[in-house]
Amino acid sequence: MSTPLIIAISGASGSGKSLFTENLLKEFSEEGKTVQILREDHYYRAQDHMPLPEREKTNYDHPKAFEHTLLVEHLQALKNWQSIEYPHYCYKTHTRLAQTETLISAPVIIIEGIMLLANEALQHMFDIKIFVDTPLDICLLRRMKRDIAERGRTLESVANQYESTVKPMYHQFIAPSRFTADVIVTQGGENKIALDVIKSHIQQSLI
Ligand SMILES: Nc1ncnc2c1ncn2[C@@H]1O[C@H](COP(=O)(O)OP(=O)(O)O)[C@@H](O)[C@H]1O
Ligand SMILES: Nc1ccn([C@@H]2O[C@H](COP(=O)(O)O)[C@@H](O)[C@H]2O)c(=O)n1
Repeated sequence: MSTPLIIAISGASGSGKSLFTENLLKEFSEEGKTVQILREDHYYRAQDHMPLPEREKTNYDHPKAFEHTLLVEHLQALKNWQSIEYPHYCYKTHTRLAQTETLISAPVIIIEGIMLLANEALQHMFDIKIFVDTPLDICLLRRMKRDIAERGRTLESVANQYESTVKPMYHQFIAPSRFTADVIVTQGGENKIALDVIKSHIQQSLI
């Protein structure tokens, strides 16, 4: 049996990584192929030991905010066809949920997240590295709508966080990681040609 193919999808927050991942998953599901999806956000560190006002001050756009060692361990296990205990995360309480989910491996594993290509140990785990490159003003507008609707944030908190950490950390860590990508996707999660090209490359790699 061959090794599972691990595909990383990175880019700024709000660039369309999740949408691109969902669309790629749809393409494979229609063909009856099993694909496993992971999100780097689930590997944000647990902060149960800290009071909520302290958690709100954490810099979530720094690599240290993630437990990347656990993610590397999990990807290695999936590569060896072993299952993992996948953590779950809550953006409203800024910490991990108590329960985990048992995930089994699959021939195609897609992981999406902002810091995936900025970490050397992680980079070595990926067979295909994709960077979704969307102008930052569009990312910010999308993030504002999403964070207010889904992540329990206010307009003011999104704006403050963007100025203090999201934007500077993007320039420090995420933008330079773009150059390690195999494929740069413009026009975000709905780029049909990019989806087709990546899908056919994956199909060929699976033969
Ligand atoms: N091409 C697009 N056109 C319109 N809305 C989009 C597009 N791509 C993403 N969105 C929306 O923008 C928000 C952020 O996109 P998402 O895929 O969650 O970004 P990311 O995972 O990179 O943070 C979501 O609400 C999503 O539905
Ligand atoms: N408690 C948290 C954890 C993360 N964030 C923000 O999420 C962004 C990454 O997720 P995307 O789905 O947008 O890629 C990242 O930029 C963090 O600022 C948060 O606000 N709170």
